[in-house]
Amino acid sequence: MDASVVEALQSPARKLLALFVANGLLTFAHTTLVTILGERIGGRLHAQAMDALLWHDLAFFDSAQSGSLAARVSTDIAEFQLTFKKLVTQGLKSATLTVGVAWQLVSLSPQLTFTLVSTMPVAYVGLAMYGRFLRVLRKESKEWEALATGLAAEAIANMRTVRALNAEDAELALYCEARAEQAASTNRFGLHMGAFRGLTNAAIGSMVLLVLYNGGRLVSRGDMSPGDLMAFMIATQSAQKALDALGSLMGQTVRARSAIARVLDIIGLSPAVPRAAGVQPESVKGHVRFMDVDFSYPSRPDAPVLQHFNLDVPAGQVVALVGPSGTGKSTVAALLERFYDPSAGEIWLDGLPLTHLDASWQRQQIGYIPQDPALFSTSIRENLRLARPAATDAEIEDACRLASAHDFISQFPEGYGTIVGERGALLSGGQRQRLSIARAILRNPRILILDEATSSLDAESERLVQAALDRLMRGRTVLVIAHRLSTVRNADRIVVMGAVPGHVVEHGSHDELMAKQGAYYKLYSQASGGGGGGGGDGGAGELA
Ligand SMILES: Nc1ncnc2c1ncn2[C@@H]1O[C@H](COP(=O)(O)OP(=O)(O)OP(=O)(O)O)[C@@H](O)[C@H]1O
Repeated sequence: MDASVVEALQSPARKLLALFVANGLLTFAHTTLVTILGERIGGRLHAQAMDALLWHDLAFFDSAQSGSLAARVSTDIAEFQLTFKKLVTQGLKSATLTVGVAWQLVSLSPQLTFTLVSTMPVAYVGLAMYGRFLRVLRKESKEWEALATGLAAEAIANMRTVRALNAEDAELALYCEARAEQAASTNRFGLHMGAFRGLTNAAIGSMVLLVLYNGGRLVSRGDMSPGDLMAFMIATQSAQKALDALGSLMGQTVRARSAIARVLDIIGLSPAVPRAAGVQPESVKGHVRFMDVDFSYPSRPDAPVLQHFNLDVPAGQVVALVGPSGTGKSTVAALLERFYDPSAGEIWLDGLPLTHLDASWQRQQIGYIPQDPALFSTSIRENLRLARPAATDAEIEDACRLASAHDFISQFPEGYGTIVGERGALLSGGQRQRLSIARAILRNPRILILDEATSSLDAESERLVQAALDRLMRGRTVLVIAHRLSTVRNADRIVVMGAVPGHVVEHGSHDELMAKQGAYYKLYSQASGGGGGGGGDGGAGELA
């Protein structure tokens, strides 16, 4: 090539190269920034939603659909993030183009531009109303989606029960039914989404036609040159393309808005038991009183569980709640843990109503050993440390020795580092219960709630767990909820609950109640196989 031509080309080529490099750098910066911003917003939403869920009322989780909540929040935030990124990239581009073209239109013919713009509010109002309807449809479709996911999650989590009951087909039928409803409602949404986009296009097309009609009249009157009308029409076409892109983005924002609305609903949840509110007394003795307490579960407000329920557990005493199944024994424990608040009456701790106390502080004073203790799928050590995050390895080991758990833990190749599986599935019932006792020991609470703590254990495990419990109970206020009367004989007082909701049939020590030959005597006789004698060994029979 001729040197002069090369020289002439060098300068523009350099400028072009600089432009390309600048373009590349800007694209890189833009993409990276949008990703970082999207992730930052997503991260904050995830944390806020999780925070709101972790502190929300237990009644909320009693509802059937709560199983798939976490998954739903995740999908909703992901949908919002995706649309957010698109809005920032494509939306900005289309909006800039629309503004540029609008400027061009005004300079070509303000009159025609006015005609074009004056039709917009009508189209906007119509489409906005349709958009609202679309959000309702989207919400409905998402609710079916959540139900179907919840059913699947529940079946998978309870696989053993499903297999043992041969319930595979029944579960599949339920799942398919929910999926069919979800597909039908998503199709309905798709149909209206199609109509929405079709209407948007038709509205824009009609606007162009109106411009052409009015422009023709201007040209025929000599108020506008044919060339300007042509230029105006071309600019209108560009505007149509830009608006079309914006319309499609609007469609996506409909989905994103309903997704973010669901997440914001969760973030905005306000628990009935407030967090970090109320007093934190310096010391606690452990005197518990239930006074005239009425309670029904929020999910079943018409079924009273406790009515005018009274219970006095002096500090350091062991009180056992016994009675047939479903009489509200575990509910008493749930109220003492302040999982729920009573609908009437008051519960006091050391003379202070629970509603005046900081709920977290109050729960710290209680060690709760449930029938089937929950473990998380992490190591034994981390599971125990949940009870007291500051506990050292040596303190954890000491607690396990006291809970008769150290020996079985030491036999695992990984020792305290052993991962216990989802919900502790890799451990036996007795092992899980001993870990639960170790948790209570680490927590060193003033009050203990033992909810059927030694049920469903074999004799050897029961002996170990009972020995650990006896050590733990010394010097504390203890509420024992028991089916098996053998475990409550030594309680300072036994409270017998009856079939009338929350009704205390009788109370007293084992010997007093046996001498009375009333409800307890009857239960005891049935449980120990009809012997009924006051000096019986307590048997291991069950009440219900
Ligand atoms: N989360 C809940 N939501 C709605 N109702 C509930 C809930 N938990 C328990 N109930 C109902 O409250 C009543 C009392 O139940 P609770 O578990 O307190 O009885 P219980 O005496 O401890 O029974 P069991 O000895 O069988 O464990 C029952 O009728 C039960 O169906």
